[in-house]
Amino acid sequence: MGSPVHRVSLGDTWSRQMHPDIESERSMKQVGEKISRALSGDVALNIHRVFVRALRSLGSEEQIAKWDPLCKNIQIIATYAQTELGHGTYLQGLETEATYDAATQEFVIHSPTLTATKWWPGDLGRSATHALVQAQLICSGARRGMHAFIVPIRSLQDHTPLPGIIIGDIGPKMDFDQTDNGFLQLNHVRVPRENMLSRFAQVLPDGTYVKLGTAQSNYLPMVVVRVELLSGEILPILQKACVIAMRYSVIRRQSRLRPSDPEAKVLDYQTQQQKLFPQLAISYAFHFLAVSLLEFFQHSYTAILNQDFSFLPELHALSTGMKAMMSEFCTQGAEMCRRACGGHGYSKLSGLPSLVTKLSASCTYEGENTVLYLQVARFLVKSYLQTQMSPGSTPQRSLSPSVAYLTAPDLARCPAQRAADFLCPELYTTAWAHVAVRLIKDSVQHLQTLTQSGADQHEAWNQTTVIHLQAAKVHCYYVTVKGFTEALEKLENEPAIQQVLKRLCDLHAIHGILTNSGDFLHDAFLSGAQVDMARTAYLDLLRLIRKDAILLTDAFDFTDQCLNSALGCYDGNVYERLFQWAQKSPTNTQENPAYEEYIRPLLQSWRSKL
Ligand SMILES: CCCCCCCCCCCCC/C=C/C(=O)SCCNC(=O)CCNC(=O)[C@H](O)C(C)(C)COP(=O)(O)OP(=O)(O)OC[C@H]1O[C@@H](n2cnc3c(N)ncnc32)[C@H](O)[C@@H]1OP(=O)(O)O
Ligand SMILES: Cc1cc2nc3c(=O)[nH]c(=O)nc-3n(C[C@H](O)[C@H](O)[C@H](O)COP(=O)(O)OP(=O)(O)OC[C@H]3O[C@@H](n4cnc5c(N)ncnc54)[C@H](O)[C@@H]3O)c2cc1C
Repeated sequence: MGSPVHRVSLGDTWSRQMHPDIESERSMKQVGEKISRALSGDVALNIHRVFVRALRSLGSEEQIAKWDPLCKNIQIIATYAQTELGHGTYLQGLETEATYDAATQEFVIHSPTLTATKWWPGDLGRSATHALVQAQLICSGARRGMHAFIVPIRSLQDHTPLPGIIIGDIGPKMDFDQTDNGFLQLNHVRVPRENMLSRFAQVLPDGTYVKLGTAQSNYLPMVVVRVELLSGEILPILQKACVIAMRYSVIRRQSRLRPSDPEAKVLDYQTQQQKLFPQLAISYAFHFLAVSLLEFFQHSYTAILNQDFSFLPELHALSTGMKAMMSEFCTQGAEMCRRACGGHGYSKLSGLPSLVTKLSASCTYEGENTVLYLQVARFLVKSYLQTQMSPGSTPQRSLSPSVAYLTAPDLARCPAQRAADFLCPELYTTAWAHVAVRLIKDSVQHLQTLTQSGADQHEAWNQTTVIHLQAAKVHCYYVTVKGFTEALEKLENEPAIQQVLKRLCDLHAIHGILTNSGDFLHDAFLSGAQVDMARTAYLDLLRLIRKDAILLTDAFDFTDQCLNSALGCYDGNVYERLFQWAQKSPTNTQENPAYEEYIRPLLQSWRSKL
């Protein structure tokens, strides 16, 4: 952890005294430093742009050797152009065509319709010189599905659009103002045969198509980017929001707990704890999950690149589920942190509004969340049906570890007798598994009832997707709870940290139970009395976590510059910063243009009437 003096934002002119209200929260600072080290797993990868990840996933070794250094040395600026004006989710509906011309051994890349216009790719609007264009391959008279082609789009001499290229920016967005998301139309643009990324498919000089992978091999870049977005981009934003809101909440004093007391730190109110501590808990849950998913990903990815696709279904299910859940919960959590800071949380000087709007995009990019949750649901249905196969029949593949609970012993009733029983990881993990099994089974039964009554499978699927979505979300929550408990088991040599983090794990699991208590009460797995016990345990956890709240957020180890927040600075001098930073607002540093043109004439006209 850097020393406080290096943390104060540049240009602050007052004394660098630590605010006493936040200094008093750091008496056990060494615990925070130990937790920070426990968090320093190799999680945040050095995020390469989406293009480079796609190149490394889909390119042959020769193609990687050619294009990767050009990107690394910024000799080209490349974008990933998959989404079109008319399609982003439905990849089979992408209209851009890449037709092979054997006479010249080139692909002719073309946008046949307006809706085929590539729309959204980052850096496309003004910056990129090359695009990885995902297009429907047409060769030997057949359509072969989505394949990736590297297409030069701007001149490396003067950056003007190349022949056949119509290009520009898509206009203002909710956020990401710093990114020039753009559009691209291609008018019969020719690229050499060597520009089709060919790890999983090749077109020979005579136009013969050679498939080397599976039908979904060319979807691999989305798996890669989803996994890396989790820890590299999405989670840190919620962690920052937690740091800002928690630090502000021990500085902000408002109202009195007792008439005779001084004004209370707002973090001492139970409702403020209820707002912030579940966000902190899920930040840790997602951190440990991202670490374990990354380990699984690295193992699977190596196998996939070597044409072993056995891990791909589970990797796809985990990456889509975790991307959907993390982006959804992080967006909700950052908004909760913003609201917990009252009026100052609505100021851009807090740094919180931009965190919320940036996270909001993550619910859409790299796969719209509902679509991704339904991919998980598809995986769960297939896994459940696998467990129902007759004992004699041979399953196509063994049950994936992430759904092993489908065949684990299940309890009909929760054994909890008192509140403390809900602090048992085995008890709450089993509770989550129980609800997940019940919802998956229910979703399959609804699907089968419809197909058996004559509905075709696609209509039956659509008519049960709300139920499937619920099952997928519960499965994902179970995965986060299980991942957190497994991470805690590895901390047995650090009992002090293990105890602090276990409280967050307990809180995460119980918060979900209380938020979704209907799912646990539905089949009487939990009784009403047991839900009350869970709430008692939950409220006691809030009290216990309160004393570690600042240490647990300091542990994320963000500098003041990184937080960019007048509310979240390490030294807690919130009001001085708000006032000083406001002075720098352009409205305060320029002449008031409205006075001469509007205010003065208005005042004069009123004065003339008096
Ligand atoms: C303060 C700090 C701020 C920080 C700021 C952060 C900045 C961060 C940078 C942001 C960068 C953003 C960049 C964004 C890039 C993009 O968005 S790129 C475009 C992404 N687009 C998508 O993800 C598209 C989503 N849609 C889909 O993926 C498709 O709908 C689908 C899921 C692939 C469906 O495919 P489809 O074939 O139409 O249908 P199905 O029948 O459902 O699937 C067929 C089978 O394929 C399997 N499958 C699907 N996807 C994959 C996959 N990715 N990998 C492997 N397998 C896949 C699926 O399971 C089916 O298999 P079976 O069940 O065996 O049939
Ligand atoms: C900030 C940002 C950056 C981006 N960067 C890039 C980039 O660099 N490169 C790139 O190629 N793309 C990029 N995109 C595009 C992004 O990948 C797509 O917007 C995303 O995949 C969603 O697709 P869509 O826009 O077609 O949404 P749609 O699929 O049209 O979603 C609209 C609604 O339809 C629903 N829906 C769609 N299909 C189904 C279904 N089968 N079942 C149930 N409901 C369904 C969705 O749930 C959603 O509610 C970016 C987008 C954003 C916001």
